[in-house]
Amino acid sequence: MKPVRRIGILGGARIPFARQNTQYVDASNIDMLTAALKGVVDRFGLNGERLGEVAAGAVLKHSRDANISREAALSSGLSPQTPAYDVQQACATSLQTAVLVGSKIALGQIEVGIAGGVDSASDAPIAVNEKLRKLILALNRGKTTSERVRMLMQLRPSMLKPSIPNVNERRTGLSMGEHCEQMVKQWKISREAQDALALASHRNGVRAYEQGFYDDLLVPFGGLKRDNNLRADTSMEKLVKLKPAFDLTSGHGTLTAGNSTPLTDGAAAVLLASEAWAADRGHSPQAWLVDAESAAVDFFGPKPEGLLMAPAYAVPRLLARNGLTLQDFDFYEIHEAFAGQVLCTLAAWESADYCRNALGLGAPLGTIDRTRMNVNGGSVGLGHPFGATGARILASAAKQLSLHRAKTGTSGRTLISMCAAGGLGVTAILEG
Ligand SMILES: CC(=O)CC(=O)SCCNC(=O)CCNC(=O)[C@H](O)C(C)(C)COP(=O)(O)OP(=O)(O)OC[C@H]1O[C@@H](n2cnc3c(N)ncnc32)[C@H](O)[C@@H]1OP(=O)(O)O
Repeated sequence: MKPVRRIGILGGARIPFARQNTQYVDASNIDMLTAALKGVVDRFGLNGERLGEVAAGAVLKHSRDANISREAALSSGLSPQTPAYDVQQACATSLQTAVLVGSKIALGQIEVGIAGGVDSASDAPIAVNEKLRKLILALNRGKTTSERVRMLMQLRPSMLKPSIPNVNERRTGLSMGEHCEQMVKQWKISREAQDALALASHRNGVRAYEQGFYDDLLVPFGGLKRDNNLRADTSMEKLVKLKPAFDLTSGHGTLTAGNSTPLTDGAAAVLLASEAWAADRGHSPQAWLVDAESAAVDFFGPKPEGLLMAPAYAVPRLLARNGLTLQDFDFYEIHEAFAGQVLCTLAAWESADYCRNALGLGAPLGTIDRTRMNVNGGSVGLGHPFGATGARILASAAKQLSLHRAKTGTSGRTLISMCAAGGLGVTAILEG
């Protein structure tokens, strides 16, 4: 057996994130992913290089886009001999691609690779409806003109209605927001607490920009130099005035456009490498990807768990394996699908009953220092192009650890937690 090797995160690049139907309305997933990959290639001088692999993915993909990672890699300046493949695990996609690339590095199968992700809510794939699809396929098989004409006579105006994609869960028919409304009601999370978390998401993002944190992480694209969802002028006064976005009828809806992620376009990528490869090229890893854990919950059975609660299950397993407590972290990167979902997860870790009965723990995991959470902004403020958010978080977390080390002279540790559609969650620990 070869020894397991450390996985270095050398750094990342992303394009600024843009709200749906704004600056990137004409950009495809491949265009945006190419820009993010090129950002990494330029920053680390990888032009013409053959890497071990590129793994990326998108949640919303056109059927013509079979392998967007390969197409983007071919246009990125990397050697055409670099293998590339797509992965899709909803919002956790590009954290999972980093775990996959990192695992191959740890096992000695590759020395270096890029993990990334992308999504376009503006260029969402629209398909023809099922009846028309079947008719077109039958037409293609028709042998004679008269046979095809006979088939065409079956065409009805109703068959022209397109099939528009949404982020609804297949098994429940509910949207992510509707599921999260159920969760915040179960956990009694107040509207005020959600708005306060949303405000912190914007404020932390704005401060990070002011301090130049994003200067070397962003590659301008489509005329944009910073995330266009970030609001310096938002406030509790403005947030409390917004109307419920998902529970429109009960009078108790608390999720709004202000405390939910906006539909977003964007792409992000990170470079991962073995210690030896990094040293050979004169790069010092900003952080190490120490471990990762996935979980899934049953959100539709007789006793359904909250759709976005899987990270609550993954984190205690990750902590136990690494001999850590929830408090042993300098920073927490908790993906904000909705402010309310972050607060449900934190409440779950604080609850003795839940930790005992649902997570099978002897004691609650306890509280975290909220001032260490999403210190450079979260998904509510920066935006959330589904497939790209994991790589956005990884690149920011690794850079934050390198700044922490430079400032304090000691290494630090970050917990990453991402919920995903389908009742999934992926979590990871970085050190550096
Ligand atoms: C998918 C996975 O695997 C896991 C996950 O991450 S789950 C999460 C997936 N993401 C989602 O489901 C996306 C959820 N978001 C949405 O569907 C939509 O953004 C939404 C329905 C919540 C809102 O859509 P919308 O109404 O079109 O938003 P938008 O028009 O931008 O905003 C509404 C108003 O709020 C205002 N607003 C928004 N944020 C604000 C803020 N922070 N401060 C002040 N005002 C704000 C806007 O200015 C706008 O005001 P006007 O009407 O006066 O122009």
